[in-house]
Amino acid sequence: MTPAARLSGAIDLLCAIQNAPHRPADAVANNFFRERRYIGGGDRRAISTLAWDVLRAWRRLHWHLRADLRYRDEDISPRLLCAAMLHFVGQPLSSIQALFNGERYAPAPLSDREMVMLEALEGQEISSEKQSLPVRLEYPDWLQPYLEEDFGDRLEEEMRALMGAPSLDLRVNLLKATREEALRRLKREGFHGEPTALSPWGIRLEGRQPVTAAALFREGIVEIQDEGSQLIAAAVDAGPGQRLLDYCAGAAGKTLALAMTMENKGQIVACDVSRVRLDGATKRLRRAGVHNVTRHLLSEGDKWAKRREGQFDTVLVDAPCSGTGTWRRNPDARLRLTEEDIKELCVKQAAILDIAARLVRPGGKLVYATCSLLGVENQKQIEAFLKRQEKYSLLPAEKRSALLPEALRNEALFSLTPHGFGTDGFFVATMEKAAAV
Ligand SMILES: C[S@@+](CC[C@H](N)C(=O)[O-])C[C@H]1O[C@@H](n2cnc3c(N)ncnc32)[C@H](O)[C@@H]1O
Repeated sequence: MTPAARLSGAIDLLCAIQNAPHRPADAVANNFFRERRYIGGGDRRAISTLAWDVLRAWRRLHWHLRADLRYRDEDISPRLLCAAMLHFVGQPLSSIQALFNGERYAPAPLSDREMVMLEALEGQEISSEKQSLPVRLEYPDWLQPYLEEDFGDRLEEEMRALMGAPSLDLRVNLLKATREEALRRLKREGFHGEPTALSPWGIRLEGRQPVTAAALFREGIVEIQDEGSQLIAAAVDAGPGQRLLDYCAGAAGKTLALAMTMENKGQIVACDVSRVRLDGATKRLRRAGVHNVTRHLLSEGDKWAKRREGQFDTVLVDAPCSGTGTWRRNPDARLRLTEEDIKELCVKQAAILDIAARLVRPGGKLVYATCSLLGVENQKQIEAFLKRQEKYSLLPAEKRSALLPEALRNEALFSLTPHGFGTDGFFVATMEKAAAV
């Protein structure tokens, strides 16, 4: 594809994202490329990169383009956003104009009005001291008091780290190979990666390499999983022969890692309320050679949980949450999240925790995890849980997982952030239920 055709692709993709305001952008993008199979891997990456750069800079781009108050939000089209983004990454206006040339597969020429808006950006940087903090750091205004309370002086550095591009991490499936073997295979297949600093099974790839096309991915030797997510499985510390419940299993990201630490021995039940997500697990489990997992679709009025009270050695609640910790990956989620969502999620998380608490056997373990940065979904949720559920307490130091690095073993609760650990943002709390007397 020519550079102009790639630009046209990015504009079309952003239009598709804008036309589906309630769908995650990555789901829209998957669909977009599935319908355009003629777009090759390199072109796909170039198109996504520009579209994601725009999503990551959404508030700042709008701030600049709205500076002239004659223009309304409706005037700020994906075309204009892409042109402005190209300007801010250093392309001169003349070469941007040359891309909008109206030829076959290229975007239509920039209108006079669009040119006026772009000319107004000359000499400006994308971030400006004149922007409010939420605009400059790309988060919704209403989130300010939550972030101030959670981060205090660290707010700016934490939120700035959340604006960057995420790393691409792999988890080696020890059921099939050691990390050293996987690293050697990766190298042979032309990929470059290094062992992760915190996860004992992780490999961090350099840049964005098309790893799903690699033979060792198709053979189930590696799985794409952020290092932070791997550390949740490390905190669960499930051993062979256990009876484990992954209560919000989704498409089995954590389940796969748990089956690995259990060496495929014992039993894992993977539950979720979403049939689509649970169905998505089937292929991944097969590819990874995991055969100790049964799945259960939870439904309204289901007696399943009632019948299994006190039966599991360990229950993991990887709770539905705001996903604020994954905003590097899903920058569009910043635009959709509302304060109402947070309140509803907190109620849901507490209800799920109370159900899960009954499923743990006396003396067993309950692990609560989110990919949220917000205290109300994390520490505060656990404080309230421990007040409601007297049989539960935080896991004492001597019982904490040896799979975790020293730095994360000091507390029964820990938070990971892109700024602090170079991972996505996660929270984990490990608790135990009092043994029966
Ligand atoms: C953070 S995601 C889980 C991700 C998954 N564990 C993984 O590692 O790939 C949260 C999951 O909770 C599920 N969920 C939402 N409400 C639930 C409920 N009431 N009970 C159980 N699962 C629920 C969602 O469908 C979603 O798959």
